[in-house]
Amino acid sequence: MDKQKQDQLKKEAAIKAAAMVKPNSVLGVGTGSTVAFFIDALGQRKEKENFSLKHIVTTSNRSKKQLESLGFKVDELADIDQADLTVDGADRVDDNLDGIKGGGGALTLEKNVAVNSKKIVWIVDESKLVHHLGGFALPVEILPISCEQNFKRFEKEGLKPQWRLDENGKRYVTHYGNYIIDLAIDPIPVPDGLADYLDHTVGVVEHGLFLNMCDKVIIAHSDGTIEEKDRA
Ligand SMILES: O=C[C@H](O)[C@H](O)[C@H](O)COP(=O)(O)O
Repeated sequence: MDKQKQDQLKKEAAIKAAAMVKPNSVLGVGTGSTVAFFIDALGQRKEKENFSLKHIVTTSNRSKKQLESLGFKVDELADIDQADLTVDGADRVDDNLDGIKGGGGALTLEKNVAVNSKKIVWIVDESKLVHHLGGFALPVEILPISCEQNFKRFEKEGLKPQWRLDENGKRYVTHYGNYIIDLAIDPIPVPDGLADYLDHTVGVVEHGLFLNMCDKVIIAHSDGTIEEKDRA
């Protein structure tokens, strides 16, 4: 699919999700190119309907800046109890509505907002769909202090680690000053087993396996249909 077509699909899914946001609610806003379309659509609703929200929390400075440029006030996660709804993108979504996230490096804040949300909706174009998780390297945010040991540990485990690099070829540094190791395992044989292993590896801050979290996925298909899939 070419980029123009993919952007069109991302936009359609984003507009659908923006229509679901209830006025005066607490909204979590994710990160990424699909979410950027969602923020635009939210801005249009604000203009047309004079609609406002009780609180907005976001998962990156990129989304924060975009929201603020449209006149939304953005709060910190610590300032709210729970989001009523969080809308985010995803890098891959499987048949169970489990996903890989963190392609844009925002996984830690995204997971923190996600687990503090009553409802999570992901917006994707059809290219993100997989039957079984894989097809996209799994991001792992890692503390610099023990990152070399963890990199070697992942190599020994056959997890095919790769350092994420920035545009200057240096190690990518996250919002929290950590590194990202992308695990190029495809497919991921047992996602919950891998999530458990990473959850118990000292030095791993967070990983991009988002399992049993998403409630609904809005999928824009190239045939023009918009599908809504709910967790069973
Ligand atoms: O860290 C980034 C996030 O997990 C994004 O939501 C994910 O990478 C999808 O981004 P995009 O909508 O740009 O494909």
